Order: sequence, then C-alpha cells, then structure tokens
Amino acid sequence: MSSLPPLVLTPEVNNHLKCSLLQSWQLSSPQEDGSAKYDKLVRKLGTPPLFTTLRTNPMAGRTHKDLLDVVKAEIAKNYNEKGWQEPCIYYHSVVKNLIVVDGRGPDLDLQKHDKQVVVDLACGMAVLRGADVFAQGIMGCPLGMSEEDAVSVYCDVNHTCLKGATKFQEGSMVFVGNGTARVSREKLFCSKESVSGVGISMTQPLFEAPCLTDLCSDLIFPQNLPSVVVGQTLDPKQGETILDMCASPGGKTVHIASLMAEKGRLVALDKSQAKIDKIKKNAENWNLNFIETYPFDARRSCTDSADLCGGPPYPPGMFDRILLDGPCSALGQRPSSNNQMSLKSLKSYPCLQRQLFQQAVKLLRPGGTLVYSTCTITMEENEELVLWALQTFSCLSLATMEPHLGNKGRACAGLSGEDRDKLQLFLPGCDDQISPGTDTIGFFIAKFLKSSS
Ligand SMILES: C[S@@+](CC[C@H](N)C(=O)[O-])C[C@H]1O[C@@H](n2cnc3c(N)ncnc32)[C@H](O)[C@@H]1O
Repeated sequence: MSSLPPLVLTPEVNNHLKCSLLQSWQLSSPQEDGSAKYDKLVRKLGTPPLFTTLRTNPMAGRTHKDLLDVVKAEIAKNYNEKGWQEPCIYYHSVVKNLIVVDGRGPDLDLQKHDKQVVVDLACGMAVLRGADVFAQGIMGCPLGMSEEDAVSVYCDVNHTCLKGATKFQEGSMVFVGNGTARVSREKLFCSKESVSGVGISMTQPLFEAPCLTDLCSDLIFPQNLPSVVVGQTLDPKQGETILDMCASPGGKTVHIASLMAEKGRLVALDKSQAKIDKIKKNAENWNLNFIETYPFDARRSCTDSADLCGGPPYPPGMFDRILLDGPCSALGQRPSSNNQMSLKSLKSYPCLQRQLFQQAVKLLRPGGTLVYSTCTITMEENEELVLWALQTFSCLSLATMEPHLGNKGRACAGLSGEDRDKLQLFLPGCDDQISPGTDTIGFFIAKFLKSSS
C-alpha cells in the first residue's frame, strides 16, 4: 500500500506503452489480465525501490568486512542523529561488491504539520530515495517560516506552484514526509544572495533510506542493482581494450575501470565536455587515472582511416568489449510521478539507438562482447532492438549473462524462446516478492557476441 500516486504519462504515451505491453503479454500468457499488470507497473513506477545499493571500491585497499563496517558506521551515525532505528546493511548474496541497505515505508501514520513546504518534482523524487531537501528545490513555504520550524513537505508533481508561493492546494501535491526547516522564508525568497545547501532536513520521511550525499564517496558508489549487473555482465578483463560509448556520468565506466584494475585501455565517450567532466570527477573520487575520456558523438566513432592510439574516431574491430548504455526514454526510473514526454520524443529513441549500435558492431573485434542496456521498459528500445540487431548483423548472437537476476525478455514476434531466456529485464511490479533483485528500477540488458570468422 502506498500514498503515492501512479506514474502519470501523457495520454498518447500511456496508450502506446499500454498497447505494446498488452500485446506482448497476450503473446506469452493469453490468460493473464494484462490491464491489471499494467496498472501494477505504473503504480510501482510511482514509488521508490525499498533497497539502496552501494557498489564498493575494490581498489580501496580495504577488506570486504572493513568496507561494510565503515558504511554501517556512517549510516548508523546518520540514522541516530535523526532518531531512526538502524537499518539492515549487508552484502548482496549474488552481485559481487554490492552493499544493500534495507529501506522502510511508506509510513502512513505520519501526523502532518500546519506549516507546508512545496518542493519541485526532482527534489520530491530525491526525498523519496533518502535525500534532504536542498534549498534550490523549494518552490513555496508559508509566510514567516523560520529556521527550526517543523514542516510537512509536499511535492509539486504537476508543476502548478510558482516560485515563492505561500499557499497551495493540497489536492494537487504529494506528501513526501516531515522535516525541520534549516533556512527561513526571508533568506530563501527575500535575500539578494542565492541560498544553497540543505533547506529542510527530513526527520520523518514517507520512505526511510540513507542520505547518500558525501557518503564515503572514495569507498562506495551508489548505483541501482541492474546497473551493477551491467558491469559484471560485460566481464572486463585486465589488459583488454574497452569502449564505454555513452558513458556520462560514468557510474559504469568507473565500475569497468575497477574491474580492469587499471590494466588495459578504457575509452569513455559522451557528447559534451560538461558530460565528460562528470565522468572525470567520478573517476577522481576513486583515484582511477587511466580512463581516456573524449567529448565525441559516438554515432561517428568508427572510421576506416583512424589511428589506433589517439582519440576517436577509431578503426573497425579495435575493441575487445563495448558497453552501449545509451540514450533512452528512461521510463524505468523510480520513483517517477509525472513524465510529460511526447510520443514523438519517445519514438525518436530507437533510431538513435540503432545508429549507435551499428557503430558498436563495427568497432567490436571478431570474438568480442557487446553489452546493450537501457533504463526503460518499452518494447521498441529493448526486445525489438535486439530482434532488429540479430536480423541485421549475422555476426551477432546472444550470450547468457552472469549474474542473471532479472526476468527473461518479453515475447515479440520473431524472437525465439531461447533468445528471450538470455535477455535480462527488470520490470517493476512483475514479481510479488520484494527483494533487492526484484524491487528495482525498470531496466533491460542484452549481451551479444560477435563471431570470430
Ligand atoms: C543512460 S546515460 C549513460 C549513463 C552511463 N552509462 C552511466 O552508467 O553513468 C546515456 C548517455 O548517452 C549520452 N549520449 C546521447 N547521445 C550520444 C551520442 N550521440 N554520443 C555519445 N553519447 C551520447 C548522453 O549524453 C547520456 O550521458
């Protein structure tokens, strides 16, 4: 049970998504009530996963136990300060180097305060995953709100609140918890200086989860479980030449780099310098200095006349392994209350993904491995992309994945049962069991091998 509303999509996107998922479910299990399954999916997408997952740094020179103890101590300190009961914190039983923190919620008994603060959509969604409210995220608060006031925090899911508002209609807002103001209204909206830092510290959130800001950033990297599975599925080896085609902010690049133990060549591309700077910052946090980063349009990353040593473009067959975790419609993100993407925009992704995929196939050496992943749940960007790839490139076949924690791929005409078994789909609401491997964001992974001949 949750007090959070289901994800709201535009009617055209909702219809499109629902039709294509119902069609696929009808193919595989005609008896099943597809509409109920779809409703469950959008309800789940509106809520946060109940587990926070933290990938540990194998290059930190600490033992597993030591890393777990440090993380436990930091989180315990934070929870004790807030007066919360300490959570269960443990290593995932299958995914290597992954610490899991159990969450709690929703707390439906919270008493609401008279003073109401409205935060923007991004801020509200972050609060549901354990963040405090940053001052920039505050849209409105009551006249006379002072530091230390007890307040209730509401998320402006429909973007109806104007900056500086003093009142709002409760019905159009979503309650995300209670907190203590760390900044006054005066400072927020009447001062010439821009205010930064924590604006409301959350004392009684609807969902309890660790606040990840500055949490042991040299030792752990907060990452959703399916994203960690991607790095392990790619299975990078020391000494190899590896390409991360669409790499920013670099969570998976840093994972690959640590698995390579800085031995070999790792190239990370993204489309702008600002995006590359994010990868560099994440690599610096873990003191990983060997990653080559380039701002580059990966749709042009292969050319016949390139040299092997410099930056992009690169010659065909240059890489042992390639990760294509490219642009996607991101409809698997959780929590997500309101996504106003147009159908035109949704439909633009497969074309871009295919252009990037074509380059990846060229750049991969015979015998090499290509991992394709998305954080979305549409058929077109996932199973149908795989079907297109298998039909277009006779050199490609699907490989089984290790670990395989998600479901198999969904049915789509032309994709064999054997191939579906090799895909990995994380579909929220699909599984009644609540575990770190099932209560995740929506995600899709396919692993391809390029034949040696
Ligand atoms: C899903 S995000 C990648 C996340 C990243 N792999 C990680 O784990 O941190 C997709 C990325 O693709 C990048 N992108 C989109 N079009 C691109 C292009 N033509 N060339 C290179 N990167 C592109 C976006 O800028 C975005 O950073």
